[in-house]
Amino acid sequence: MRTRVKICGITRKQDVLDATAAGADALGFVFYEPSPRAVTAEAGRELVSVMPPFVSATGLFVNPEAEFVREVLSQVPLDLLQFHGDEPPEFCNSFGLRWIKAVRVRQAADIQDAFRIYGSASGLLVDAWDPHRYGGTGQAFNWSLIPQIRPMPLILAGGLASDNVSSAVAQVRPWAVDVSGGVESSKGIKDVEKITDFINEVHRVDETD
Ligand SMILES: O=C(O)c1ccccc1NCC(=O)[C@H](O)[C@H](O)COP(=O)(O)O
Repeated sequence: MRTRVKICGITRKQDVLDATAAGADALGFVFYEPSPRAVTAEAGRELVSVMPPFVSATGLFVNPEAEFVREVLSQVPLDLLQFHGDEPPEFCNSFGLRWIKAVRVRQAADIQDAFRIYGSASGLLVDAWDPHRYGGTGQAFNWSLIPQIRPMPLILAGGLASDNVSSAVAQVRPWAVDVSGGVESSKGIKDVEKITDFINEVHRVDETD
């Protein structure tokens, strides 16, 4: 199976073009003001407007007001929502779009609980736990906490980069990997070489199957 790649925290049109040319399957746009990678709805619309077809535009939110999500959706043609906070499943379901839930992992039970609670999600994104940040930490977690049996597609995130993504894919066999800091030169500024190396590494492991 081919492992999908999502490049997250895109803030520049050039990075949209570079990431999609390198083979990214999805791009993530952070609609969360405190993030150093935050974009406004206006900027998000501009960025999505240069995306080619068949690449998924994903909008990230952290404990948003429903009105804020609706406002973003009225301006930005997103394909998928990604919730990083404590949003209940009813809230995530209320926008008429497919969505994935991010969970910050401290112990195996965090993942099992999320599978149970968020059964209507299209996928579960597992990320590193950090007491102060909801995502984009650049930290990896203990991948052996991830169960082999999964009731929905699992997306692996947290501290991935071209030098560890092949071991991550070989060990975890996720549906997709998600990266932000590992393909940047500074926060919110992606590096085309790092993106290309990252995606090539993922495909290299896929081909050794
Ligand atoms: O990127 C952020 O600043 C961010 C802030 C708040 C919630 C989520 C955020 N990013 C989410 C992502 O999907 C990241 O790609 C994921 O957490 C992995 O980040 P990294 O460890 O830097 O690869």
